[in-house]
Amino acid sequence: MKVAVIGAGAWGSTLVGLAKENGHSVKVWSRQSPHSLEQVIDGANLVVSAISMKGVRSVISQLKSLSLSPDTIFITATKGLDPSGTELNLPRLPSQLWQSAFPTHAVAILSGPNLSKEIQHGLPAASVIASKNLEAAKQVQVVLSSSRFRIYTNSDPLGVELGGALKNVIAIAVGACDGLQLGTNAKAALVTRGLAEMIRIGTYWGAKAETFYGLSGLGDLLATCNSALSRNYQVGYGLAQGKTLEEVLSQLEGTAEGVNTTHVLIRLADQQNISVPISFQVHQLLQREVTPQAAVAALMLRDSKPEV
Ligand SMILES: NC(=O)C1=CN([C@@H]2O[C@H](COP(=O)(O)OP(=O)(O)OC[C@H]3O[C@@H](n4cnc5c(N)ncnc54)[C@H](O)[C@@H]3O)[C@@H](O)[C@H]2O)C=CC1
Ligand SMILES: O=C(CO)COP(=O)(O)O
Repeated sequence: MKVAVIGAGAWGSTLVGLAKENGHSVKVWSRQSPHSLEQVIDGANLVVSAISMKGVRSVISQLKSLSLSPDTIFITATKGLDPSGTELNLPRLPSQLWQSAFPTHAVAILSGPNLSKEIQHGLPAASVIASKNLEAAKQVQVVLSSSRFRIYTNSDPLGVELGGALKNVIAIAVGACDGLQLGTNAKAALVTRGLAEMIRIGTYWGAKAETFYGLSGLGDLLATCNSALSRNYQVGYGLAQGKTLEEVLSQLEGTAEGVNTTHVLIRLADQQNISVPISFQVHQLLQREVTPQAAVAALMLRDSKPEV
């Protein structure tokens, strides 16, 4: 197979390594690349996008002017939300941007508990490939699966993609919880109630609740909330230590998508009156409208309610 990887950051480079190990012919493109985008995608069976959310639109517009085989499958690995709204006032997901630019191509989403550094060190991991086109998902599963990267297919692409994007917001909250040394009980409560928020948003959007209990939901939430390797976790941790967001981001290795995702999510939750109290406190924290300690107090002192 010919695989073109767009984006040579932490995740893109890791995916290049996985595809090469499986014996595929792999070309990679980034803004610094000596090769043109046209050379890199020439003859590609799979085009894997591992760019951060802010770059997706511009890469798509560059790709649109190039010729591709009609069988080329797009795989998006970006975990973010595009702020532009759809006709239903919902933010757009990366796969929706790809699909509307390439309506006749299959688009699949790769998402799961996949901290790139661990995979680069050769540790085993599992992930999910989801698409409306199940045959395309199965093809990608075969191409990228290996003894150290186990891929499951899933037929709820919306739920899979939302899980990867929304868990980043909760990871910021959990990073702050650990930064304040609030203990294991508090962390368990945040992760569990955070998952409830992800499901509330996801089902409003039209995703299946059960998808959020899988690898791309709970699985990724656990990985991201339990690892100092997560950039989103590091953002929350740094804020709890009294650093400003600008300081934290300048010291960060790579992208923390949760910062932008929080803003997009809160706009939707406000418009549609969806209760997301943890995400709301993360938003306030990022805006410096609340201290980490006051955010904890606000969550603990909410009106009493049933769990479900
Ligand atoms: N690092 C990880 O463990 C994982 C990351 N992801 C997701 O993959 C995406 C990329 O993450 P990382 O590789 O970690 O981030 P990174 O910050 O290391 O790399 C981002 C990449 O996007 C490119 N990019 C950004 N803006 C661009 C633009 N305007 N035009 C062209 N290229 C642009 C950068 O040049 C770079 O190649 C994010 O959405 C992230 O949530 C998903 C799974 C695991
Ligand atoms: O998505 C990830 C792991 O699955 C990476 O998380 P961070 O973007 O927070 O580093």
